[in-house]
Amino acid sequence: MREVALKGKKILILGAGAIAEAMIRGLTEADAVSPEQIVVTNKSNLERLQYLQETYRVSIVENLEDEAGSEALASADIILLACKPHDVANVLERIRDKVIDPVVLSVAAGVSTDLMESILGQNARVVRAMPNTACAVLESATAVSYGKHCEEETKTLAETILSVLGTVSVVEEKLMDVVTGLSGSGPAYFYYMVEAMQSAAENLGLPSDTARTLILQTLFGAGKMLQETHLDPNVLRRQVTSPNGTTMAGIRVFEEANFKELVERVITRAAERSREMGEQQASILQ
Ligand SMILES: NC(=O)C1=CN([C@@H]2O[C@H](COP(=O)(O)OP(=O)(O)OC[C@H]3O[C@@H](n4cnc5c(N)ncnc54)[C@H](O)[C@@H]3O)[C@@H](O)[C@H]2O)C=CC1
Ligand SMILES: O=C(O)[C@@H]1CCC=N1
Repeated sequence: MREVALKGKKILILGAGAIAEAMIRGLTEADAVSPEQIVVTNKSNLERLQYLQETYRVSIVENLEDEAGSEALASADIILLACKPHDVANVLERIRDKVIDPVVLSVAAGVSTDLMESILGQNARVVRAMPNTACAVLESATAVSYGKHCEEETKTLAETILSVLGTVSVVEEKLMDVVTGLSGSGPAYFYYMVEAMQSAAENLGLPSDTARTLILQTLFGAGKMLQETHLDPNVLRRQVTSPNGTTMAGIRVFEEANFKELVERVITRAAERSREMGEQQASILQ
C-alpha cells in the first residue's frame, strides 16, 4: 500500500536543515522512498547539499532559477517545504509559477495553510505538518492538518509519507501551534532533562558513561512502560513512589518549584512563538 502511494513520486525538498535531514534519513532508510525520488535544495550552503548527496545519495539542485532548478520544480509531485518560517512567503512566491500542481507539504512552524494558499493560488493542495527530529529513527510524533483543496488522495499521500516516519495525528489547524510547542519542540525538552540529569549525576560522583547508560535506559524504559501498559502516568509514578521513600522526597522538590506550572509555561510560550512566526509571515503579505 505504502509502496503504491509513493511509487515514482518525485519529492523536492526546499530547505536542507535539521528536519529535512531527519526526514530524508527516515524515508530512505525505511526504503519507503528511493534516493532517486528525492531532490534537495537550500538557500546558499552548497557544502551542506553535498553532504546530503554523499550521505543519502539524493540529488541536489544548487539554484532553483537555473535549468536543473526549473526541471526539479516542474517535475515535483510533492514539495516538502522545510525552510525557516521567515523564508516561506519568499520561497513560495519564487516557485509558484514554475510548479505544476504539486502537493505542498510544509513543516514550517506557525505558517498557516491559508497563507500558503493565498500565495500559491486558491486551488493549491497544501498540507501543514509538524513532525519532530525523531523522523530520523522513524519515531516522530507528527501532527497534520489540511488546506481547503486537499482531496482524499492528497490526504492519503501525505499520511502515507508521514506514517513512515512515526505516528500521525490529524488535528484541526487551529491546534497546530500548540502541537508545535508540545511535540515539535518536545524532543528538546526531554534532551534538556537528560542534560540536567547527566550533570547532576556527574556532580554527585557517577562516571559520565555510567550516568549516560542509566539515564538513557531509564528514559527508554519509562517511555516503553507508558506505551505498553497503557496505564496513566500518574499510576505508573505511584508504582515507583514508595511511601516516605526516595522518589517521594525527589518529587517533593519538583512540587516546591511548581514544576507542572513551569512546564505549562514552557509549552504555552513555545506555542505562542509558533503563532508569532506565522503572523510575521502573514504581515509580509499585507
Ligand atoms: N528542527 C526541528 O526539530 C523542526 C523544525 N521544523 C520546521 O522546519 C523548518 C526548518 O527547520 P530546521 O531544519 O530546524 O532549520 P534549519 O535552519 O536547520 O534549515 C532551514 C533550511 O532552509 C533553507 N532555505 C532558506 N531559504 C531557502 C530558499 N529560498 N530556498 C531553499 N531553501 C531555503 C536554508 O538554507 C536551510 O537549509 C522550520 O520552518 C521549522 O519550523 C518543524 C518540525 C521540527
Ligand atoms: O524550534 C523551532 O522553531 C522548530 C519548530 C519545532 C521544532 N523546532
